[in-house]
Amino acid sequence: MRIADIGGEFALIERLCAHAPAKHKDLLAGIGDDAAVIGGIQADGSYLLVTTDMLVENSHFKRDWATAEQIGIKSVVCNVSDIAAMGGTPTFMFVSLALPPETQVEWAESLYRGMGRACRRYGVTLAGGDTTHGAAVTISITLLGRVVPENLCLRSHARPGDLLCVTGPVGTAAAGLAMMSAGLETPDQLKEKHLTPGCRLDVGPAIAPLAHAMIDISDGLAAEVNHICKQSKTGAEIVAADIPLHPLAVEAARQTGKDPLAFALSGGEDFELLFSITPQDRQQLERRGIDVVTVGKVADAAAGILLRLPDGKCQVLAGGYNHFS
Ligand SMILES: Nc1ncnc2c1ncn2[C@@H]1O[C@H](COP(=O)(O)OP(=O)(O)OP(=O)(O)O)[C@@H](O)[C@H]1O
Ligand SMILES: Cc1ncc(C[n+]2csc(CCOP(=O)(O)O)c2C)c(N)n1
Ligand SMILES: [Mg+2]
Repeated sequence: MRIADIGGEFALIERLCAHAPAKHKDLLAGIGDDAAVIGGIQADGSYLLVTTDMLVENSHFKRDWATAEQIGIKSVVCNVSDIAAMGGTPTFMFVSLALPPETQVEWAESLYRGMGRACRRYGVTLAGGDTTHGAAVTISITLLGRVVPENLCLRSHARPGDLLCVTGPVGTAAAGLAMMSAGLETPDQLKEKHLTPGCRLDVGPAIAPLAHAMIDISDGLAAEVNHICKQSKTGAEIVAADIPLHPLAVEAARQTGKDPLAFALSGGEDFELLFSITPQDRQQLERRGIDVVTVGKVADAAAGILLRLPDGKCQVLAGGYNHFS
C-alpha cells in the first residue's frame, strides 16, 4: 500500500504514532499541534515548547533557485513560525544536517550564515546538532521555546462564534513558486516570499493572550482551518472574497493560468498566523494597532467546514499541501 492510498502525510502520521507511547502527565499537548507543550519543568511556571521542521533538497528548495544563505534563513523561519503559532517565543536550536560528500565547505558555511541571520533576528541560540552524509541536502531543525500559560494557543481552543483571522496575505509564496517553476520573470517580492519568508513573531505574542486557537499557515489556509476545526471539534465558514491576496499573486495566477484562490487555500509556506478570537477581542486587537484580516467564522461541528464563494454558494473547504498526494 502506498502512502497516497491512505490519504497522505496526515493519515500516515496518525498510523505511525499509534505504535509509540505518546501520553505523559507533563505533556500538555503532543502530536497534533505546531509544537509540543511540556509543563512541570521550568521553574518560573512557563511551559517548554518543542518543534521540529525539516527541509529536503528538491522537496523544499532547489540549490539552483536559492542561495545557501536563503535556505539557511528559511530553515530557521519555518521553525520560529511554529513557536509563534503557540503564542510563544523561541529560545534554543539544534540543527541536524545531511550533506552529499561533494558539498563545498563554503556552501555549508553560507547556509549557517543564513541561519545565523535569522537566529539573531528572532533571538534564537544555537545549542547543538548532528552532521552526516546523505544523497540530498537535508536540514532538520529542532527549536525550543517558552510560553506563559495565559498565552498558550492550542489548535483545539477554537469555539463556535469565534472569528477566524489571518495576519496578512496568503498565497504569495505559492505564487512566487508557481512563477519560478514556470520559468517566468518573477517579481522580487514574490521571489522573496518563497525563498526567504519572514514569520509573524512580531505580532504572535500580542495576539496570543486574546486568541483562542492559533496555527501558522504552512500548508495553505484550507488545511490549517481544517486542522483547527478537527482539533476543536467545530465547523467553520471561510468567505472566499475576504481572503487577502497580494496583487502580485493575482497577477502571477493570471500569467500561470492558475487560480489565485488555490494559491491561498492550498499553496502553503506563507507563515502568516491564522487564529480564532471573539468579536470583542478582535476589536481590542484593532485598538492596539494590530492589523489582521477576518476571513470567516467558527461554527458548530454540524455546520461542516465550508467555503462561501463570491456567488453566495457554499462548498466544502478542501485543499492543502500534502507531501504524498
Ligand atoms: N513522523 C512523525 N512522528 C511523530 N509525530 C509527527 C511526525 N510527523 C509529524 N508529527 C506531528 O504531527 C503534527 C503535524 O505535523 P506537521 O509537520 O504537519 O506540523 P505543522 O506545524 O502543521 O506543519 P509544518 O511542518 O509545516 O510546520 C505535529 O504535532 C508533529 O509534531
Ligand atoms: C522545490 C520546491 N518544491 C515545492 C515547494 C513547496 N512546498 C514544499 S513543502 C511545502 C509545505 C510545507 O511543508 P512541510 O509540511 O514539510 O513543512 C510547500 C508549499 C518548495 N518550497 N520548493
Ligand atoms: Mg505549523
